[in-house]
Amino acid sequence: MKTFDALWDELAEKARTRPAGSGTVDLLDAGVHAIGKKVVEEAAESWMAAEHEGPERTAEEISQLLYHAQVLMLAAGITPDDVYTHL
Ligand SMILES: N=c1c2ncn([C@@H]3O[C@H](COP(=O)(O)OP(=O)(O)OP(=O)(O)O)[C@@H](O)[C@H]3O)c2ncn1[C@@H]1O[C@H](COP(=O)(O)O)[C@@H](O)[C@H]1O
Repeated sequence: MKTFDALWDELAEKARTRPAGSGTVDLLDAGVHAIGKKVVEEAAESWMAAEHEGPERTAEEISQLLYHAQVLMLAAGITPDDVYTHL
């Protein structure tokens, strides 16, 4: 099972090495504005799933929200430690 930190390591490596076929690389190339829109979209889908679709769909949507939040962190040049400082 993948954790938040393991996903972060994987995405940071993708950003560094830019392998062909990576959706993360494509999203980073699309820029902060496009990534931000995906964060908002996944947040809304998480809300709708929690309200109407049950725990399994909610977990799936929240996983997509966390993924896009991490891509936004990479695009913004911040690390998990920068975020943890504020928790
Ligand atoms: N965890 C994720 C992940 N969660 C969500 N997504 C992306 O977010 C999309 C979900 O968006 P939507 O709900 O809008 O569904 P969709 O309609 O299929 O997507 P769009 O039409 O909006 O593009 C998925 O299709 C993926 O493109 C993810 N893409 C990648 N990962 C993981 O990130 C890692 C690196 O992936 P690559 O960079 O693609 O190699 C791998 O471990 C992947 O499993």
